[in-house]
Order: sequence, then C-alpha cells, then structure tokens
Amino acid sequence: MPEKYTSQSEYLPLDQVLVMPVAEAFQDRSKIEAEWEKLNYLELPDLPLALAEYQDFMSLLRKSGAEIFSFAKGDSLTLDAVYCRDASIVTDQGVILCRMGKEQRQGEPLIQEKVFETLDIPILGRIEAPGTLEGGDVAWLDRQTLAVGRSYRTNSNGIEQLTGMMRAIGVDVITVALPHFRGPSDVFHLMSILSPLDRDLAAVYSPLMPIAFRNILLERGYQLVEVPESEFDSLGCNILATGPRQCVMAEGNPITEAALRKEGCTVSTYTGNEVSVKGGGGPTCLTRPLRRRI
Ligand SMILES: NC(=O)NCCC[C@H](N)C(=O)O
Repeated sequence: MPEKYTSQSEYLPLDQVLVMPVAEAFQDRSKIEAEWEKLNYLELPDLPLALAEYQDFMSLLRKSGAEIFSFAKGDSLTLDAVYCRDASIVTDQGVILCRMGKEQRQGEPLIQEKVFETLDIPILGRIEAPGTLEGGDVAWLDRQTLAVGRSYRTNSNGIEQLTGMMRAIGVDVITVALPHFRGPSDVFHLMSILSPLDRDLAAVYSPLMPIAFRNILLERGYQLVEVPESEFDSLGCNILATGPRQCVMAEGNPITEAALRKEGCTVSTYTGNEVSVKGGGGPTCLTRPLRRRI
C-alpha cells in the first residue's frame, strides 16, 4: 500500500497537528503577572487580547483542513507551554521527547508524553541529561535530512543523542552552529532564521545564518526568500507552512509577505502581538505538527 502520511516534512499538506491552547497555558492574569518577567517576555501579555489573537490563529489552522488535537495543562507548566513545538520532535517511527535548554520549561516534555500516549503515538526516544534539545532548533530539509541548530537551548550532547536516534531510522543530521547573538537569556532557535515552505523554497534570515549552512540550502536547490532586518523581531522568519507555499505568519511583516507572494505563496496572517511577539514564539512554535499528507 502506498504511504499516505509522513511526519518528516515541514511543508507537505498539514493533516494532524497538536496545540497547547493559550487559555490553558496562560490561564489567568495572576499567572501571567507572576511569570512573564522571569521568562524574559518583552512585555506583560494581555489575556483577553491573547485569547482573541489565538482564536484567529486557530481559525487559520482549521481552514487549512488539518485535524487539531490539544495538549493538556499541568501544574509544572509555565506560559511558555503554549510554544509546544519545542518539547518534542515527531518522526515516522514515533516521538522524541526533548529536554529543554530553558530550565523553566523542563516540565513540558513529560506532560506532552501523556497526550502522545492517549493518541497511540509511540515514543521513539528521549533526550537525557546532560543533553538539551528543543524542537524549535530542528527542521526537516527533506524526509531523510534533519537540520539541528546548536544553540543556547540545544547542546552538543543533545545533538549527539539525536544523531544516534536518527541514524537508526535512516535520517542524516546536519548540525548548524548558531551564533551568540543576544546571549543565553534570549530565545534564538534554528527556526528563528529558517522556515522551509516547499520542497525548494525557504524563508531565511541570512545575517545570522552560517555561510556553510546557507550554501547547503542553495546546493540542495532551495530558493531563499530573505527576511529583512526590520522584520526579524516581528517574527518575519518564523512561518508555518500548512501545505506547499501555503503560509501562516504573524502580521506586521509586509516586506516578507510580499516577497512570499511573489514566489507564488498564499499567505494568511494573524495578529500576534500578545501571543507571539511578547513571548518570542511565532506560528511554528505554537504548533506541533504530527503528520502531513504525501
Ligand atoms: N520555537 C520557538 O522559537 N519557540 C519560541 C519559544 C519562546 C519562549 N518564550 C522561550 O523562551 O522558550
């Protein structure tokens, strides 16, 4: 029987996706007030606005036709749990539970595990101490190639563990050494500078991309849409593909949006000031894609 689905793609038509609803992660004003500064958010998120923004984001996800599942809330979770991509990686053989580089997020993988169990998705492996690895540092370049950023969140030991698990299932890992940029307290993942949008199209922020990795993308036949400096902090480079050249991005990135349209992309935007910009997590961070249609 021909294969119908894969988890090893960032751009094929999205079929199933997990989210951690903002209502569950943010909960109430007192939780937000107690946590936002310690988590290094830019400003205090406004709950009613965040809920409204998230509703719009979810309606874009629903419009894509994907089936949506939710993670459950847990006592050990912070506001950051809304950025559910980071706590797990999904392969065609099962899930790898991450070990978060940001200490306050270390409860997330265990809470996610319970939901994977109820969905009957096998656990292929877990990153163990002293390794750290976050899902935002990981992106499929094709079905057999996974790029992983070595960052303040993802260390060499985590990458070694991941590489071993991937070798066992026939996947090559390309390590991308990320620069210091704004330092350890900032959120800076591989997917802050790379969003694959089709087999041969990716949005990139080249100023922070190692030349060698950028050349690998070009050698692989990727055409690169360059995100300008003025749109980096507004998450212009963090774009969710719900299908080939079907993009969901945070509003406020008109130059990138126009460049994507020029390459034949359909672009939908949501207001992400509260739910994305203040916490530093764009649409890929807000979603844990489970599988895509081949
Ligand atoms: N994949 C991502 O870029 N995730 C964003 C996570 C933001 C969150 N405030 C964090 O610091 O971990």
